[in-house]
Amino acid sequence: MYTLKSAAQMRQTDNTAMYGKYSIAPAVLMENAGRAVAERGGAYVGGWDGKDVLILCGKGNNGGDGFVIARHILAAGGRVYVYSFGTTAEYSEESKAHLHTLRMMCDNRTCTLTMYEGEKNDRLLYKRLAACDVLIDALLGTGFSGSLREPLARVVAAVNERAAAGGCTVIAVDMPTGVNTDTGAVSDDIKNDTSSPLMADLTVTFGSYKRGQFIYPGKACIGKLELDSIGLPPALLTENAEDNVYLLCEADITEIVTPRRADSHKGTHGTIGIVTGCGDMVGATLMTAHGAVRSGAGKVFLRVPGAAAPYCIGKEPEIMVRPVGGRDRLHFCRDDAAEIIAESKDWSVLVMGPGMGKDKELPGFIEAVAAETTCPLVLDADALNALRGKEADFFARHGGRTVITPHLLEFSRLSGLATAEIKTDLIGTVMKFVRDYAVTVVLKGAPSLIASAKTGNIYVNETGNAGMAAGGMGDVLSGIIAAMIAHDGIGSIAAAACAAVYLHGAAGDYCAGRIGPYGFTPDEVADAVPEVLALWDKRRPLTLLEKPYII
Ligand SMILES: NC(=O)C1=CN([C@@H]2O[C@H](COP(=O)(O)OP(=O)(O)OC[C@H]3O[C@@H](n4cnc5c(N)ncnc54)[C@H](O)[C@@H]3O)[C@@H](O)[C@H]2O)[C@@H](O)CC1
Ligand SMILES: Nc1ncnc2c1ncn2[C@@H]1O[C@H](COP(=O)(O)OP(=O)(O)O)[C@@H](O)[C@H]1O
Ligand SMILES: [K+]
Repeated sequence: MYTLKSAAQMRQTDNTAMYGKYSIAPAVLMENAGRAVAERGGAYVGGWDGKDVLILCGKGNNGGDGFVIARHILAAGGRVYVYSFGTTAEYSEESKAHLHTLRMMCDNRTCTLTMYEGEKNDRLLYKRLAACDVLIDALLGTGFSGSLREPLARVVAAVNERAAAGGCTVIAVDMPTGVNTDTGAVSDDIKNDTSSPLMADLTVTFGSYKRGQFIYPGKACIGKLELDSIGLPPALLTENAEDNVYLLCEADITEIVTPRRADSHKGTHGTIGIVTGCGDMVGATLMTAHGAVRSGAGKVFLRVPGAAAPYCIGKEPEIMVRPVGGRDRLHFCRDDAAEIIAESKDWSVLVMGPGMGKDKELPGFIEAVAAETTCPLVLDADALNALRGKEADFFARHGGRTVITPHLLEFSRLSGLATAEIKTDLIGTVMKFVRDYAVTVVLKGAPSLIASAKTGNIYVNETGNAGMAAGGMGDVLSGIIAAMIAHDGIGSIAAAACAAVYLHGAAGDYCAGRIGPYGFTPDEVADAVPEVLALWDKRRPLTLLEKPYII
């Protein structure tokens, strides 16, 4: 699991490294950062020898890194043209020191340094830009906020234009200029701001990955992302109590989704109750059940309104379907609750929501069922919409054992915030929602976020692809979440939600690889789950018992 830091957390880490017990000299840290970019960038572009490199340096420490980078590229045989957008007086002491050294190396042949003073420098700058092989973006890093201001906005636009025409390779230092480290936003005024962030081919980031590198639109600006420790103490990077946002990795998931015990039985793998559907709309219902079956649920019970039952029975023989109400019953109503509550005593988890419709009786039914059942709840789609206006009370009572799986629009209805507002700070908004309501949230999208009710931690999931932007994919996910909650020894509801979201996306990636980038179906994603689990098992280190030759 990787930590995703905010700008403030990264600043705190750097400060502890420099001014706390480690006492790393600031100029040394900057030297390490600049050298890391020169080395990794050199490997990316096939060496610096003979290359013309334009280095744009802002007035903060990101710019200071640029001065160091110039020196190392020069030493590796490149020609460097450095533009500084700060004055000497503005720079930090360490940036000043590196600027001084660079100045001493200038020969106006292999190394030039221009202190940018305004439009009068533009002509030569754009000429250099048109001729360079590589552009290094050391304008703004973790210090960027708001909207890109002039003259940087027009310089960045010119860089993007040249790079889009295939003219040069663009390497960003720490963050591409114009991407907010905390949110991935590229402006705080998307309505009026016409500036664009810098589009990098490679970003070399320092110490820790940053949140904004994984959230759109910033994520689209990063290119290939490489992480360099720049010599920061590992303990400082991994043991920070302030950390609360993480990136999920396969190793985290395979640690919790462990292989089945050989002596397990169907009871070991959970009994899942799916109470959903309406009228003759059973697609969502069946896809949810299919997701649960394919993820290894021990037993799956499906309860649908009477009218829906004929369309479900026999579709998948392993799913135990029973109608609620007579043949003409289109929806669940308040009076059905007692029957479901009685049955749920044998269930490990209960899913409600997909394809349930919008009947006025639905909220009363869902509330009554939730009030009396004791098992964990997975609520999606129509069950979430039914809670509108009552969510505070509902989550206060049942939030601790509930996972909700809204997509952006459903989350907007629940939170009362406009989708555009949520998107300006996806992580921050979900973090606040979970603090306020103490319910585990799976905010579906690209990427999906999982927020733990218990710890308030946010987990970012990177598996999945745009081929999954199709109706029914979320229904399959609800079934997978239920199966993971029921999985033997999974730990917590949030851990199950993380495992399910990762597995669902990995199954989608498997389909994209085998079938094509889009057009695969939710059922095919569900069918790929066992194949992904099998792949994980193959990659898993063998346990002692599985290595008989050792014993
Ligand atoms: N000790 C440290 O803190 C280290 C920092 N390092 C580098 O330093 C960077 C952070 O340095 P800083 O905190 O100085 O920040 P930056 O260098 O990223 O930017 C700060 C400057 O950007 C300007 N700015 C902010 N928003 C702007 C906007 N919308 N339009 C135009 N200008 C804007 C600010 O006025 C300020 O002058 C990191 O990203 C990394 O590259 C590395 O050298 C490693 C060590
Ligand atoms: N571009 C994408 N990249 C990754 N995952 C995606 C993408 N688009 C959709 N998904 C995933 O597919 C699922 C879609 O769910 P949802 O919108 O609820 O669909 P439905 O309600 O039709 O079942 C979510 O898990 C989401 O994260
Ligand atoms: K940068």
